[in-house]
Amino acid sequence: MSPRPVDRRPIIISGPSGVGKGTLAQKLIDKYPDTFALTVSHTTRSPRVNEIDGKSYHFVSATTFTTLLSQDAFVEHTTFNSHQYGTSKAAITDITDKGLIAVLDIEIDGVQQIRGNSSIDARYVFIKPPSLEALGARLRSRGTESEIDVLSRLTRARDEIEFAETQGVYGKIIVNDDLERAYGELEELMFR
Ligand SMILES: Nc1ncnc2c1ncn2[C@@H]1O[C@H](COP(=O)(O)OP(=O)(O)OP(=O)(O)O)[C@@H](O)[C@H]1O
Repeated sequence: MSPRPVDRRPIIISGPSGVGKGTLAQKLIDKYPDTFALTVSHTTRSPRVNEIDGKSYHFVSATTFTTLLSQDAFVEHTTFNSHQYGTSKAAITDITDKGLIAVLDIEIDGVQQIRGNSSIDARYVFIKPPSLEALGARLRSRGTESEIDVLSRLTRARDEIEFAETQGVYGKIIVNDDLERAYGELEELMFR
């Protein structure tokens, strides 16, 4: 049986694009599927190869996204590289209703929106790259972004790291240098 974390609040994992937050969150869920589950976000971007609708994301049209927004369905939403992304309230309650702990993998402006929404009490973890150079290499090796996208993500990453280190939002900052080491730090935090 999996250990049961005492702290049942949703976990918000954020950090620059390509830093490895998705990889870390997935490792936690793969190891403890009866304890944690990842919220499924909505997006207007097209699926990448191997992404499954309803599992990787809810892939929706811009019109559907706008309708959901007007219904106040999201706890956070953002536009990035011309595509919209959002986490619905239902995505969190779907998980907590099953007695699991919700894990949110989101960008920094989403974090700011959730912080402004006092109805959600969550734990905040920031995943930091060992350097911007390493982040660039990771993004390029993932092969899912154009060079222009990579450069725009790196510019944004610099601001995000500064925000994380100065605004006191995050209970924990984990440097994702070595994946296993960083994962160990995340796991220790979850079961502390
Ligand atoms: N510690 C690490 N060392 C080297 N490569 C890593 C490490 N952690 C993750 N990676 C690799 O970096 C790439 C980006 O990781 P991932 O997709 O998890 O990032 P992300 O932060 O979730 O990005 P996005 O927000 O754009 O989805 C992947 O190819 C992943 O395998």
